Amino acid sequence: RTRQAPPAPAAPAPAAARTSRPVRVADFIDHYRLMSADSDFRFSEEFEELKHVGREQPCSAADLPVNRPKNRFTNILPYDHSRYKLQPVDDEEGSDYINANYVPGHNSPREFIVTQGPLHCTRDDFWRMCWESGSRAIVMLTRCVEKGREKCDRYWPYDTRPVYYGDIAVTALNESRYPDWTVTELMLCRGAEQRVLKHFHFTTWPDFGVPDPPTTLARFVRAFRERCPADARPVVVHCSAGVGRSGTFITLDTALQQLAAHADCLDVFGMVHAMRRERVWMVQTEQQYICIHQCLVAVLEGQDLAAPP
Ligand SMILES: CCc1ccc(NS(=O)(=O)O)cc1
Repeated sequence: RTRQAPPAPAAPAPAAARTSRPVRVADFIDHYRLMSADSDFRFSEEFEELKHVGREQPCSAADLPVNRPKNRFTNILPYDHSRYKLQPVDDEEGSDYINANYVPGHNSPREFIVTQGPLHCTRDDFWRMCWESGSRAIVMLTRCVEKGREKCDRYWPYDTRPVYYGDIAVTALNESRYPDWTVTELMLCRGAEQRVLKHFHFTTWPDFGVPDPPTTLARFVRAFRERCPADARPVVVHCSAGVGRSGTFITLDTALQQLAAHADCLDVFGMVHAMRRERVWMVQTEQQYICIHQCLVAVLEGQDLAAPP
């Protein structure tokens, strides 16, 4: 019988865009050195691959005329499929809308609700979101005013007198100030129900930039997790637009929990890719992307990153 020639190898599939780039923990420090060589050349290439992720998805609710004034930035809009929906008020059009999306973390696909810095006209909606979601923590990563520009409304009380935001009374119970952040315990009251919610405010992170030194972010994440262990309730995270600094914080929080769980690999690219499917521009700048890696290298090198007492 004549032998048949082996089948020709299948043509290689077109290079589908990658969704993950895992790195072995044992190789991570060397990986960082390679990526940062030649003025971060490989970091630039990798970060560029994330540019269009998620951008084809609709934002129709955000575009409704009734909702447009609720957006701090016209180009930072929540995707419909992952947006947080407030409980609608009667037949009021747009009453379920807030510029916020569910974003995955280490512990669940909806671990975080990421939102813009509240506007004066949306701060009552912000508190309604915190209440209705059952959140027990807010992470704020911007100052209210930076370089003379408003980045976020002052949406919580200045002192211990209760302030009403819609039908929710917010009272500051106590405050702990540190060089780079402030932690405030807030009491929320709605009708006969009371809840305590912790407010973690990082106060030294410049917009579009990174903390100085970058490892300050790892200390903050550690301090946050010491006082807010993961549970089933979502954490509200915001900065000014709710994309750059918020995405950077969540990525590092997720990666540090993976390290603590003795993961063999870290996939920073895959984490940012997954987040950008849920909310636009999560981790906005290349320096923020590199900052995440720098914090992970510092942890792997065993640097003392203990949070202040
Ligand atoms: C152009 C809109 C915009 C403003 C600010 C930011 N930075 S932030 O998401 O870290 O607050 C990101 C985007």
